[in-house]
Amino acid sequence: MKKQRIILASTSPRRRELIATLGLPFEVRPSHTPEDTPEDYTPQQIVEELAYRKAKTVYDSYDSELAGTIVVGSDTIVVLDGEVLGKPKDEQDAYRMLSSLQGRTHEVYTGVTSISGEDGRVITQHRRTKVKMKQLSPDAIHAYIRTGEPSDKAGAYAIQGLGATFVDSIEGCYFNVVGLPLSLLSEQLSELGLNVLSIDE
Ligand SMILES: Cc1cn([C@H]2C[C@H](O)[C@@H](COP(=O)(O)OP(=O)(O)OP(=O)(O)O)O2)c(=O)[nH]c1=O
Repeated sequence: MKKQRIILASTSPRRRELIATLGLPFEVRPSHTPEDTPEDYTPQQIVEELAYRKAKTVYDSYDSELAGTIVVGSDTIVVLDGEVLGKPKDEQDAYRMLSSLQGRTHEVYTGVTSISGEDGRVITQHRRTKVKMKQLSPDAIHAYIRTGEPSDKAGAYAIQGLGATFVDSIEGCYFNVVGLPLSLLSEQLSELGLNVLSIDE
């Protein structure tokens, strides 16, 4: 069987760590794409469109042979009462996001696109995870922002970091919250001919 590998179209260190856990050969190519979408897009349309855009940009610009590779892109947003929360613009924005999320349940959407280098076949899907956050005092929110953790995270928190202490419970895939739902990704890879548990060395 032909050797297969993944090209992860991402600048995110979390996604790199997560994909590494699959134990497959992979390389990372940053995908710098515009993240604007039409006003009337639903959360699932947003994350699916952006995941596709990231993967397609890297796929189109790849300068070597793509046969035997699968290009993967993904995008994560937090949604509270229909409002989409991306990454905070600054500390004030992070404070606004965290004070609206505390004591409530929100949804995290991640879109994932896999493109086969073999035949250009594209699979785009998303997962949704519900996250219930504890009540937080303004002091706790300020202290958390001072750690710097919120700055590059959708919704201004990281469930895999200190933000874990704010999370009461989740319903759905944990890895979806961190930015790459591994079970969904493994299904896509398998659909495109790359079986995570039976890779040829
Ligand atoms: C809610 C949450 C988000 N995040 C992160 C995952 C994503 O990296 C980030 C959302 O931004 P994205 O735009 O999805 O990704 P990115 O810009 O970091 O990386 P890429 O190059 O792949 O586009 O928020 C966490 O790390 N932990 C969390 O608990």
